[in-house]
Amino acid sequence: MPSPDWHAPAVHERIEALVTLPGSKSLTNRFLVLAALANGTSRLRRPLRSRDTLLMAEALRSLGAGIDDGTTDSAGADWIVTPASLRGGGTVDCGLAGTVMRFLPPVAALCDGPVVFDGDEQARVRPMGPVLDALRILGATIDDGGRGTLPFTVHGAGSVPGGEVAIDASASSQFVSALLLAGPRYEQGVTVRHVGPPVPSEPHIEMTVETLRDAGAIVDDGEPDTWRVEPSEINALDVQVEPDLSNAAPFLAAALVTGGQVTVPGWPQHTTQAGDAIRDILDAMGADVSLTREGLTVTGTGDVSGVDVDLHDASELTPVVAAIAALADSPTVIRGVAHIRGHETDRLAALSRELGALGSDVHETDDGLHIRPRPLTGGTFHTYSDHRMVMAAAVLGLRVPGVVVENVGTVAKTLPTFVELWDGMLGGSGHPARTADAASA
Ligand SMILES: O=C(O)C1=C[C@@H](OP(=O)(O)O)[C@@H](O)[C@H](O)C1
Ligand SMILES: C=C(OP(=O)(O)O)C(=O)O
Repeated sequence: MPSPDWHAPAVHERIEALVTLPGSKSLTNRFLVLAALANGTSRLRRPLRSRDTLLMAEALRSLGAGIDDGTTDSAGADWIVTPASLRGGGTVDCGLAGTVMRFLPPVAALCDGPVVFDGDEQARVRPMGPVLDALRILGATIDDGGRGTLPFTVHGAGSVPGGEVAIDASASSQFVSALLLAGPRYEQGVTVRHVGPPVPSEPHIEMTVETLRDAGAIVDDGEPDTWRVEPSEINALDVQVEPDLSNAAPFLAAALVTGGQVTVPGWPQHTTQAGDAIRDILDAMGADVSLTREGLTVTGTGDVSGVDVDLHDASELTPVVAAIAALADSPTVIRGVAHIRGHETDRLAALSRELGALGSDVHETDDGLHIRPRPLTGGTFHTYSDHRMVMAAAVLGLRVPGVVVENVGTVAKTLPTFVELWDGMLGGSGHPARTADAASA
C-alpha cells in the first residue's frame, strides 16, 4: 500500500545540526541471527527497529526464538533474544530485505520441518540461486520450482552435514555472509569458496567474520575468496549496535550541498560498516570531514565537486552519491556497482530515470553512472519501493525547490524516522546548532 507523497524541503541557508541516528541494519540483523543460534540469552542494545529488522525478528520468532523488549533507556528498549530448538512449520515474510531472504534459509535448514519463504513482489526478482544451490550441496533440501528466487520452501531436517562449497557471489556478498552465519551449527562447519567476478560489498563479509569471531566462532579468512567456519557453539551476545553509517549519508550530504555543518555523534573509530566510506567520498567532493570522540562532523565549503569513484565496496551509498553529483560543479563517474541492478530495484536504471527527469544529464553504463550536472527543476521523484531513493531525493530537494517524493513511507525499510530526523535537522537552519535525535523523533 503506497504511502503519501512528501514535498522535500528546500533550504536557502546553511544547515547546522547534530543528528543522532538509530542502529545499523546490517549489524542488528547479524546479531539477531547469531543470538537465535546461540547457547544462551542475548541482549542487543540500541537495535535498529525498521521494516527489515522487525521482519528478521518476526521470522526468528516463527522459527522458535524468543525476542522480547527489555529495559528501556533514552534510545528505546533493548532486545532480549532467547534461543530455542528451531522449529519448522512456519512462513517467513522477507519483505524486500536481502538480509532476511539470504541469511535465514541456512538457519531454516536446521529446523525440524519445512519453512516457506516469500516476500514482496519486487523481492521475487532478487537473486537467491547461489545460496539455495550451496545449501543443497551442504545437505539441505529446498524446493524452489527451479526458479532460484522467492518463493521457496526449505525442508529442515534438524541438522545439516555442512562441508565445502564453491559459489559465485558476484551478485551479492550476502550469499557468503548467509552461509557463514549458520556455519558453526553445521556438523562439519562450512567452507565457502567464491569463484567468479569480484565479490561486491566486502566490508559486509568482514562484518560477518568479525561478529562471528566476537561470538566465539573460529573463522579462517586468510586465503583470498575463501572463508572457513569451524563447527562450534555460538556464545550468547551482549552488544551495542553502532549507528547506521549508510543511513547517515544523506544527512552528511546535506552539510556539503548547503555549505553547512552536520555532526553525527557516536561514529565508531573502528567499524566494518561499508558506510564509513562516506567520509572519504564527501572529502573528495569538497567537504571538510573530521572524526573526533564526539562524532563525525562534515562541513560544506561552498564547493561541491564531481568525483570518479568506485563504489564496489560501498554500493549502498550510490543513490546519495548520485544525488550529490547531480548538484556538483563538475561531472562524476560512479563505477563498480553493476550488482545494484539486483538491489531493492535496478538502482542504476532508477537513478538514471529520476535524475534525468529533473534535468540531469545521466548516462547509465554497465557498472555505474556518468552524471553531468545541469540546472535542475522540481517534479515527482519516483522511489520504486527503495528507501535509498527517498534519501537521494531529499538531498536533491534541499537545492531544487519542488521535488515531490513519491511513496516516502518506503524509507521505513531501514529508517522509519527519516522525515522527522530530516525536518529536525532543517528546523533550526540559520540558528544555533539544531538537534535531531533518533530517540525523540
Ligand atoms: O550484508 C549486509 O548487511 C549487506 C550487504 C550488501 O549487499 P550486497 O553485497 O548485495 O551489495 C549491502 O549492499 C546491503 O545493504 C547490506
Ligand atoms: C541493498 C540494500 O538492502 P538489502 O539488505 O535489502 O540488500 C540497502 O539497504 O541498500
